Amino acid sequence: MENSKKSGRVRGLEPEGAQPNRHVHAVPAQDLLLDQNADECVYGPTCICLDLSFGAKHANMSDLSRTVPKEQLPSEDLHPLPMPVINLGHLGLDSATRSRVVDDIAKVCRELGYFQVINHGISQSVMDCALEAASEFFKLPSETKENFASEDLRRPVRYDTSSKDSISMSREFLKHYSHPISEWIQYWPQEPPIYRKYIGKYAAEVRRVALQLMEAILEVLGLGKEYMNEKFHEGSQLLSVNCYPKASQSATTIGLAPHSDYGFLTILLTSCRGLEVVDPSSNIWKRVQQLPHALHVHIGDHMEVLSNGRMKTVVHRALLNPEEARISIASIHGFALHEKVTCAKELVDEENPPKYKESSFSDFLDHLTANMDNKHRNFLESLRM
Ligand SMILES: O=C(O)CCC(=O)C(=O)O
Ligand SMILES: [Fe+2]
Repeated sequence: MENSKKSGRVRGLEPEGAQPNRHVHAVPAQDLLLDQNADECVYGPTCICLDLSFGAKHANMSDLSRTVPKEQLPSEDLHPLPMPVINLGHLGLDSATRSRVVDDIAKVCRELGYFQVINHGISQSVMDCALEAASEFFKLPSETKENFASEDLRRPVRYDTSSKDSISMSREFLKHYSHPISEWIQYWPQEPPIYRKYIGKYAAEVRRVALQLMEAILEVLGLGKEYMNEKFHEGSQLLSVNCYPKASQSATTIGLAPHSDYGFLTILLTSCRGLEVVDPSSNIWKRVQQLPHALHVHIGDHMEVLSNGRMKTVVHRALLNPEEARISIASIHGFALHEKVTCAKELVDEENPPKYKESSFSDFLDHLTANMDNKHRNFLESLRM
């Protein structure tokens, strides 16, 4: 990452092909399996870190966060991304257990910025129903969907395609505010009839998970409860509901161009594979594979700001899936629209001067509006001091 900054390149924004997935399947799958025991990743046997050149780089996690049964790991494909798994159910146990899990969350947030959570308390049927409602929405006739189209990024619900960035031409999306739900749900699509019920249920549940994670992260950053009570409980939730067609031979494989999310945390639910993240230790794209019933979490720009650079935003993109059309629902959590995010005063001193200017979600929307045509200008870069 540092190297890319020095060379003046913006992380993750190189044109397609500039950061080849050179580690994906670089070693035949069987060889990796045979070698696995020789140098097991410190994340333990449940880590799907099968590219050994990356596995050894990560700090140790407690056993509590390695509890996905081996037989549940995806078997048909191997992927090289070390993917830590946090068992959220353990946060509610005794204080010693809780503090070990909190330590695990601290490590992954500082070192990688992404992880997956299991035992999060959202049932498979709630997740499946949300994906189904989203999928049904995108099957509606274009005229119906375009009723939600708008150039105004502040509209409570907005339908569009990503074609303006001229990279991700084939993605359709619906974005809407989701918290407080009683305020926003009236603007959500009424068709398909299941949309409000199923997406509403998922939105409320995923917000609970985000608050749980946020509480743990504030604890590790040594930040007081007032952040939680005053800023996050009153905070915003934006759902970005995406639909990508199946990859075709002729078109680009990029479904969504590289970017980082503006908020503190993003929790992502997807119907199938397609997400890639830039691995901070190697600065190359890594394919993310979803564990059964897990949700993918990553750190956003405002977390990097609040933590004064201790935690880094994650650059990610979506590729089209060659086998099927894909739905993803990104739930992005932040402060309220006009609430400014600053580097926490507790994390600023003579040795660590503030690295970023203050900004709000509203400032982010202004930034996007002002840079509609400039796809290389990223929000976090604009905040750097
Ligand atoms: O579709 C995905 O996997 C990623 C979606 C995403 O990054 C977003 O909506 O911000
Ligand atoms: Fe994103």
